[in-house]
Amino acid sequence: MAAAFKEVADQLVLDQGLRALVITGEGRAFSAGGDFGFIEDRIHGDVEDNFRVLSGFYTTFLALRKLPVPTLAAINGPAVGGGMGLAMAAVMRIASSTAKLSFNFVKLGLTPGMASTCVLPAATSHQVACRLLLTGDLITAQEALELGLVLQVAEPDKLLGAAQQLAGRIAAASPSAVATTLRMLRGRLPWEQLEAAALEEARLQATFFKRPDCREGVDSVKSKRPARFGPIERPATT
Ligand SMILES: C/C=C/C(=O)SCCNC(=O)CCNC(=O)[C@H](O)C(C)(C)COP(=O)(O)OP(=O)(O)OC[C@H]1O[C@@H](n2cnc3c(N)ncnc32)[C@H](O)[C@@H]1OP(=O)(O)O
Repeated sequence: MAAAFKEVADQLVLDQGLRALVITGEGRAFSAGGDFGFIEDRIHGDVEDNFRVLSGFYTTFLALRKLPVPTLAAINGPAVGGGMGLAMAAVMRIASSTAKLSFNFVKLGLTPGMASTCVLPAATSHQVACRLLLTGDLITAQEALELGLVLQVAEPDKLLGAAQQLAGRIAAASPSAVATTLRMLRGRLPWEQLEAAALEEARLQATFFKRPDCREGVDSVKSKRPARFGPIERPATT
C-alpha cells in the first residue's frame, strides 16, 4: 500500500491542474496503522532490515508534504499509530464524529514513528504531544477538536462534503498565492528536519520491535487486555 501510495503521489506532483487533495479511508477505518501481520514481521525481522522497511514506509507517507498543493485528511473512522501519522502528513484534518484517534505506539511497547515527535508538537502544542505520545490515549473526534488536532468535526455522511468544500475554497483562491503560502507554512518545519526525525524514529523503533515489551504490547492490544510490561531496559541510542 505504501508503494502504491508513493506512485500516486509521484503522479500527482506532475498534475498541473491539481489545486488541493482530499484523502480518506475506504471502509469503516481511516487507517488502523501498521497491520498486525506487518508488525509480526518486524518482531521476527533483523534490526537493519526493520530500519530499511520502516524508513521507506514512513518517508513514503510523508511524501504528501512534498506535494505542491494542500492535502486534507477526511478521517472517516479509526486513525491509529502510523495511520494517525498519515493524517498528520496532511495540512488540515476533518474528522467524522465517529472517528477515534490514537498515537498508540507506547501501548505496543514501541517508540513513535512517522516523525510524530516532530510533527505533533508543531501541529498542536508540546503539552498535547506529550500527553498523546506518552499515554497512547485513544481520543474521540470531539476531544481531537478541543486539542487542536483536527480543524472540524462532521457527521459521518457530511464528512467528505465538508472536506471537498474546504478543498473547493482553496481551489477558488489564487493558485500561485496558495502554493507560495503553503511553501512558507511548510518552511517553518523544514523537510530536512522532518526526514531526520522520521529516520531517527525508524532507527529506534527498529530496535524496539525486538524487545519483549513489543510482543506483550501487540498481544495485549489484539486481545484488548491490560499489558504487563517489563522494567526499563537499557536506553537505546540512535
Ligand atoms: C510501523 C507501524 C507502526 C504502527 O502503526 S503501530 C499501530 C498499529 N495499529 C494498532 O495497534 C491498532 C490496533 N487496533 C485498535 O486499536 C482498534 O482495532 C481500533 C481502534 C483501530 C478500532 O477499534 P474497534 O472499532 O473497536 O474495532 P476492533 O474490533 O478492535 O477491530 C476491527 C477489526 O480490525 C482488526 N484490526 C484492528 N487493527 C488492526 C491492525 N493494526 N492490523 C490488522 N487488523 C487490525 C481487528 O483485529 C478486528 O478484526 P476482526 O473483526 O476480524 O476481529
